[in-house]
Amino acid sequence: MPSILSISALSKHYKSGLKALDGVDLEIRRGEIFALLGPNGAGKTTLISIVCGTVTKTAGTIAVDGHDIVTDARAARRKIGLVPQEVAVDIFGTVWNTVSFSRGLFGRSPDPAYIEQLLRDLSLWEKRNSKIIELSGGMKRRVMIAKALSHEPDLLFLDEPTAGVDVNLRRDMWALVRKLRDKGVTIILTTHYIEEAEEMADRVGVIDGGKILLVEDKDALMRKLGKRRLTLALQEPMSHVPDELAPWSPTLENDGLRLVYSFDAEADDTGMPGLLRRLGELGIDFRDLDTSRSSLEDIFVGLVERAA
Ligand SMILES: Nc1ncnc2c1ncn2[C@@H]1O[C@H](COP(=O)(O)OP(=O)(O)OP(=O)(O)O)[C@@H](O)[C@H]1O
Repeated sequence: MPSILSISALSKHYKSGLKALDGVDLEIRRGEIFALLGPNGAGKTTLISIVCGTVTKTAGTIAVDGHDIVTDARAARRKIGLVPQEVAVDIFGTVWNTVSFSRGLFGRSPDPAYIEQLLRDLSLWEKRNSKIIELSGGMKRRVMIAKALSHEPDLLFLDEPTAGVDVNLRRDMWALVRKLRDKGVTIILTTHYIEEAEEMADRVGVIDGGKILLVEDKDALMRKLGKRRLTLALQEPMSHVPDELAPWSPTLENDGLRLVYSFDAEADDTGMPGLLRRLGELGIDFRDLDTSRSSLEDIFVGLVERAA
């Protein structure tokens, strides 16, 4: 199936001379949730802005569902919904009017039944006659999503969807994004919360310095680069790691009360059984033992550091 978004050799040089994007190639699959991760200034907003037509590119081509964003701009733009970070609407307008009006801006004929369903799906129906200014922060964000979906786009950009929102609202947003995906909307989200990408994304792209460092299936990425950590809570604190344990290069944490061993979860020999045996031989007792997977955050930090 052809990609919903196809970006080829995209570059952007701002007038200041800064290369915000440098030869970006990216294919977004229909129906996926794609998380674009990158540190501040990596080029995420520039990329989204070019696709949405608010910033002009220096070089490269972009097609949205087969429509070139320059030669077939209107058709391309109609396919896209953008939820910006900031609430950018007339705060004295009502929810209903704001969302319906936005649909008209894309040349779509009115469809009250569609708008009603949209507001119901976003738990905004009861508030349809409220002014935006009267809504809570979470509701305002949902209005921004309703507005972005008002013209029935196939591709939705969410720019930092949960920046500054509390844990409960974040979970609600995640559920909502999944529901949208289930309805067939392709979603590209940028986020600083790696946990968010870990939780939601089907695929992950890492961008830094205007270049795509990696695009990979999230699960495969975590399997490939992920390490596991074995943590042992010791009965007695240790002042240093005994020489006998050097082959495993464990580290001490928590004032010597925790012994931590990192290993490759995919390896045939993880080294863990041998380490536990050796500890027994040395009479080192532990109260508890725990293994955990390294997070996408560890992987991300490692990648960006290596690129630097
Ligand atoms: N209008 C502009 N003129 C000149 N430089 C710009 C302009 N907009 C962005 N930049 C620069 O381009 C680079 C990429 O910025 P961009 O906003 O795309 O990054 P970002 O990944 O979205 O960062 P953040 O996570 O902080 O939002 C930065 O160095 C930024 O300072």
